[in-house]
Amino acid sequence: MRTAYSVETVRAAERELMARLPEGALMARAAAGLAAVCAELLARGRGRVYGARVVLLVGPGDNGGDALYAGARLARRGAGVTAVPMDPERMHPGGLAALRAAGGRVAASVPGRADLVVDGLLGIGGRGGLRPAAAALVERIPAGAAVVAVDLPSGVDADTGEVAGPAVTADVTVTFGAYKPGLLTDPGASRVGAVRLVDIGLDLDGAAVALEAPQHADVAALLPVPTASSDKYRRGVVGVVAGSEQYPGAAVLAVAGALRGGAGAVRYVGPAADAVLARFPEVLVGRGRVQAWVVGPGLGSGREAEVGRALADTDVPVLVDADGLRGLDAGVVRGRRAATLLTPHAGEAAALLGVARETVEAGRLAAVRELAGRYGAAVLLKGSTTLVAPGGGGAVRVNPTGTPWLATAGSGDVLSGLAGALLAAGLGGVDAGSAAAYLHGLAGRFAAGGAPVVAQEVAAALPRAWRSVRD
Ligand SMILES: NC(=O)C1=CN([C@@H]2O[C@H](COP(=O)(O)OP(=O)(O)OC[C@H]3O[C@@H](n4cnc5c(N)ncnc54)[C@H](O)[C@@H]3O)[C@@H](O)[C@H]2O)[C@@H](O)CC1
Ligand SMILES: Nc1ncnc2c1ncn2[C@@H]1O[C@H](COP(=O)(O)OP(=O)(O)O)[C@@H](O)[C@H]1O
Ligand SMILES: [K+]
Repeated sequence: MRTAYSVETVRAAERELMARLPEGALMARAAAGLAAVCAELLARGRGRVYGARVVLLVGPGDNGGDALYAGARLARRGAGVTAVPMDPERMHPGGLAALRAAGGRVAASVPGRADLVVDGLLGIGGRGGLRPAAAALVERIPAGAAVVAVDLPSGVDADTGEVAGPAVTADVTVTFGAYKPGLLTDPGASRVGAVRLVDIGLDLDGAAVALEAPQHADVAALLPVPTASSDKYRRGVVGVVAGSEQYPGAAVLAVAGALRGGAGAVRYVGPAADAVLARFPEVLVGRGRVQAWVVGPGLGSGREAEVGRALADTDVPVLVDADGLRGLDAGVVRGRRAATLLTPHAGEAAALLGVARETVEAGRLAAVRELAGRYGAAVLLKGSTTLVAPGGGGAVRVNPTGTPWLATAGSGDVLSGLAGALLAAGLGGVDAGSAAAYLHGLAGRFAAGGAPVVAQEVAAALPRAWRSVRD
């Protein structure tokens, strides 16, 4: 798991460490790590550090201090380093002295050309959108310069990934001590480029994890694999209540996801049985015993009774998606004993929360936490950097795989079938949702390969995703 911690947690760990170290030691570690990454980028881009034009955007706090000390290191290696302050009266004094002593200079405006720009405007102390003085510097970052963000791109909220107004878009973000949630969650995550974590000695063992991103091994450990004693019932039968005369394809795609999700059998309930059987003769049709229900994809309107019937089966895990989410009763969901997993996209989440879609998209972490709290259920919020929040509070999972090519009709139906199969195999709501999002994202990448992809191809690529995770 790649784990991210809140600013409050990081600050507490920093205080504890600083109390045991000589003054300035932590910043020296941070600056050394930052300078090393900058030097590596310059060496890769132009062969050497000597003679490179480096511009430091310097904020009033310690983030600016890191940039100044790193700039001093680069200046000692022969780079021409220019610091441009957000506020000339407020620059880290030690950092400024170090830069000057190394031959660096201070300028009032951003030079028109640079090989490398170091964004040291705001770090974890940044609040709200960039103020005009900071925004004006960001706007003048010269085209063609590599941009390295110090700790996080300025303008991105460290705890939430929210971006209010202008923000830096980095090629590389050098972050200190621990990942912050905003580096892994969109819209912030799209601004960070490659993230390099510099160890400054923080001890976060036992600290509360705010956000975690599963990796191959975490997902491999969750995926059910049949053994000699398995039979189709033990592997899990997933019931799919999906599709309508208007949207028969949703049923086919949800079933495709469920079959590729390792279900022992898939049972289909609804008016699209002919379409489902034509494509998948393996499917059982009609009600019967299942180990999990998937309800909602392509149901259309007026099918609330069928959603209610699945939810009333309180001992069987239920995934509710798409049309099944309309008017979903929080009391009913809260009263269930088995896992419930809700899988809205931003529009559906907005309808459940009674806010605008833009509000959900701008504050994805807050939205998914709020929904999970209200419904007391696991909630998977689809979209770029899909999030999965547990009903009882605690660490949210963020999906690191995926591609914008997945934004295609029906790909969400494949995801719900897949997650339903994992619920039927016995995974909890958060595990089923996050493992499904991971596989679905990989399958999307494999199927797309840089070109448009359709939902059926995502389902067809799931075995390859599964194998790549288990390798
Ligand atoms: N605390 C520590 O032990 C360490 C901190 N380090 C660095 O220190 C940073 C945190 O430093 P600070 O706490 O000084 O905070 P920052 O340097 O992130 O920013 C705080 C300053 O920015 C101003 N500011 C806040 N929001 C603004 C906005 N929207 N527009 C314009 N100005 C704004 C504030 O008035 C304040 O003066 C970390 O991100 C990291 O880069 C590292 O040196 C490692 C060690
Ligand atoms: N910009 C994006 N980047 C990455 N993945 C995305 C993006 N937009 C949508 N997706 C993914 O595509 C799928 C679309 O699902 P959904 O919105 O339910 O579509 P549908 O209802 O047509 O199946 C989800 O898995 C979602 O996470
Ligand atoms: K920064």
